Amino acid sequence: MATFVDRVVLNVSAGSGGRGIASVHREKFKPLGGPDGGTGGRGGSVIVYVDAQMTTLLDYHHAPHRRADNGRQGAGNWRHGASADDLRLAVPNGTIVVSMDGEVLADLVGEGAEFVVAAGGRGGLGNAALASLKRKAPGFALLGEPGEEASVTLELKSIADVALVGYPSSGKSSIIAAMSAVRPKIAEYPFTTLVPNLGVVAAGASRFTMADVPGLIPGASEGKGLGHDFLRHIERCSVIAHVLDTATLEADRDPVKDLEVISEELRAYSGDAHIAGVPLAERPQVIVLNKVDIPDGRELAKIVREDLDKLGMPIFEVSAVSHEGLDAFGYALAAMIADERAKKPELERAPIVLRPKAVDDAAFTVTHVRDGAEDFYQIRGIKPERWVRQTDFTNDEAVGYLADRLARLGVEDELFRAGAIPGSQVVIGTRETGVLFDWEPTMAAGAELLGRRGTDLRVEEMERSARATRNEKRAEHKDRMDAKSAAREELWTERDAGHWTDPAEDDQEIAGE
Ligand SMILES: Nc1nc2c(ncn2[C@@H]2O[C@H](COP(=O)(O)OP(=O)(O)OP(=O)(O)O)[C@@H](O)[C@H]2O)c(=O)[nH]1
Ligand SMILES: [Mg+2]
Repeated sequence: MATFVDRVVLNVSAGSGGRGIASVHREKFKPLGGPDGGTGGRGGSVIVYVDAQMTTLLDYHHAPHRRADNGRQGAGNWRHGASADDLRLAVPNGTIVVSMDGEVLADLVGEGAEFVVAAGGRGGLGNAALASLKRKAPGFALLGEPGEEASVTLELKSIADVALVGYPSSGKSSIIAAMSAVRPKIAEYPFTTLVPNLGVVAAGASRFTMADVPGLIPGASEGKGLGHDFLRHIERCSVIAHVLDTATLEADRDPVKDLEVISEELRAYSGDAHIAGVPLAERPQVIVLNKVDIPDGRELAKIVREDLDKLGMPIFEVSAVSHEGLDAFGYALAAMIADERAKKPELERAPIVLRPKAVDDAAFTVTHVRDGAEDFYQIRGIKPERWVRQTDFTNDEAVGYLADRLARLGVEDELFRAGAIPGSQVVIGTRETGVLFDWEPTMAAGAELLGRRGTDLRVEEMERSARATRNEKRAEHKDRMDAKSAAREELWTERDAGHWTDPAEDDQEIAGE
């Protein structure tokens, strides 16, 4: 049996950023040019987006691993590395992106909806961008950040106005074929349809979409016969049409029983809490008695109508083969759908889904971890962890720059506050993947503060600055200016390289120094 493919696990890797370059400018008669190493390009992100032409996730079933290109490295003469193109993956309208923990990350409805599954890494700054008053000729550059990796489940919940539901072989695909331009597979064996077929039906001036859902059987709501996979497609439909087979040869079945069984499954299916809406069993429903071109079928249709009429649903006697009754069925559906659309116009608009942005990427935490023989200070935070990834640890200057950045963010202050002393073990990131090092405070003030541990450091700090001589103040001011120019430099370069996000937030970072 063919595999049902509207639920696939997709594994993606975004591209890494290109590394920055440390280079010294060379020109005739100017032996000592300044630093001119360019910044690396951004790695490509992996983005899924709605393409209305797509109807299945089959492509991703066949090739579930996708990778975006890396950014190129910078070069001398202030040349930036090229950024990689994003890898854009087309998915059908109605695709849901679910994390491996089952959290719905995005519900892609409507043309234009897209979601960044894995973000490309930023390019590393070249030494030209790292130069500042204090560091006139940096002999190092930053590494590009690795691209994100992610595994997500893509799940298709078809979006159609009408869902045709019913037992296998009741003629759902035949009806959609007779009423629209789609040509689904039709055969006399059950479970012919494995992926819903989506057709556009014209009834006079109105148009609506109809999905033929794979056949349902008793127990479908508990997952029998791939029931969950099938029921999932009905969740977004506004009208449910029960296709009943009036010519079935199975002894224990007849249209009334079939309807009871399928209705029970709809009631039992709780669906996805995310697609909140009217429970399936309470949506507008119609009954379609199919195969009345067969004399026995027409006769049975007449017999069961009496019972079915009591349910109060509109009933249509049709034949997908002779097309009898299909026009009336189409017009009635068009009218019902017009009513439904009028009730919920807001659902027609396509929301553009973007990756939720981190709340505060300058925030970090310092935790003293003591666990058996282990005793270390752990730093977690978006910025410190990113900076670590950008650092070339074989280059002392680069390591020094990292230390400066951490000090500027306030990481050192927090380490002091948490009780760290020179030589304490510090981990930035997780215990498994982070970097571990022996802490050497960069601040001269650190040693002073350290000698007085146990007293209120803020009071100490105030006293200290009151004591500071004019010279000290001047030196402090110069340091601050240096730091500002470095940060501003960084901001501009990131802007040039096209991977800055929110200027307000970056400005704050500078202002906060
Ligand atoms: N005589 C007659 N045969 C029909 C009619 N509609 C469908 N059939 C036949 O019934 C069989 C099943 O039709 P399908 O359209 O594949 O049924 P289905 O409900 O899509 O079945 P699954 O995809 O397996 O759930 C085929 O052999 C069709 O030719 C009809 O109106 N009259
Ligand atoms: Mg079918």
